[in-house]
Amino acid sequence: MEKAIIAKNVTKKYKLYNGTKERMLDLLTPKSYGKDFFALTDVYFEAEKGDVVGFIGINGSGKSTLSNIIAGIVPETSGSVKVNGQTSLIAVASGLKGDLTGRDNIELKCLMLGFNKGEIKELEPDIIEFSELGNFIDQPVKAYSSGMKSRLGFSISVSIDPDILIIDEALSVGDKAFAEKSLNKMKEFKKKGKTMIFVSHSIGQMKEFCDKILWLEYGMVKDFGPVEEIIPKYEEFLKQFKKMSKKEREDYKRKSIHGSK
Ligand SMILES: Nc1ncnc2c1ncn2[C@@H]1O[C@H](COP(=O)(O)OP(=O)(O)OP(=O)(O)O)[C@@H](O)[C@H]1O
Repeated sequence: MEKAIIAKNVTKKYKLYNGTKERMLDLLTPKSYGKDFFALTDVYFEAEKGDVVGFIGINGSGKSTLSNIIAGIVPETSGSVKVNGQTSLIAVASGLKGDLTGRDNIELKCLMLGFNKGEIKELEPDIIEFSELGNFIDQPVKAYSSGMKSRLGFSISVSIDPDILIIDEALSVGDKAFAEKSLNKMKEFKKKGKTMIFVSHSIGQMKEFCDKILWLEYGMVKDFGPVEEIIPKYEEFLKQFKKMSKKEREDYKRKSIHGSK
């Protein structure tokens, strides 16, 4: 089987500052101020061509950070991510430029992906139609609601027909009808044998779409395997986690990251 994504020992370190003054001082004397924070630690997983891999985990577990690294938007601190093909990320804040209109954003994103003007003119009507934005397509994106931005991002990403589609929570902000249309589009992608990364808090959507699940917890891999094996374990974990008091959650977190950097 041909590999589409190979992630090995992926670590992402951020610096957390105690206020603006500390941040400024760190700019002047790098590495002297701020506290290291590991959003991802030694994360590994592989996707074969045609796999749909779901990323699950509680808030702040590192799903978006990993998606952004795979999409090439954020660099990893160490480790490596090999991606075989062109990726396209759809996220609620998916790099749209607020001062540009929807139409200009379509052109910009397509140009950045290497399409020429003629190809863009051909793609544009489909993108606009799928987005259902109507006249708003000629308004600046900063005037859009988060659902409208997500529609535009989704429409661009699916229309350019990437090899690897990364969908990060983009379906959670739109209305139900658009989400359904988008899910159908994703089913078409799956049928075509495209590789997809799907980030969602919806267990139902995970079960419906994914072949494999990467379960992240506090930036580390808790489990990785077939959807039918991982989802029941995650559901059981969520049940227990919801019952925990604040202190029990803190103890659990401390125990989970004990031994990591
Ligand atoms: N630019 C940044 N600077 C500092 N910390 C960051 C930055 N981006 C993300 N983080 C931290 O990294 C951790 C992982 O964030 P991430 O958004 O990847 O989690 P997530 O699993 O996608 O969360 P959610 O389910 O809430 O969307 C969080 O603690 C977050 O605060």
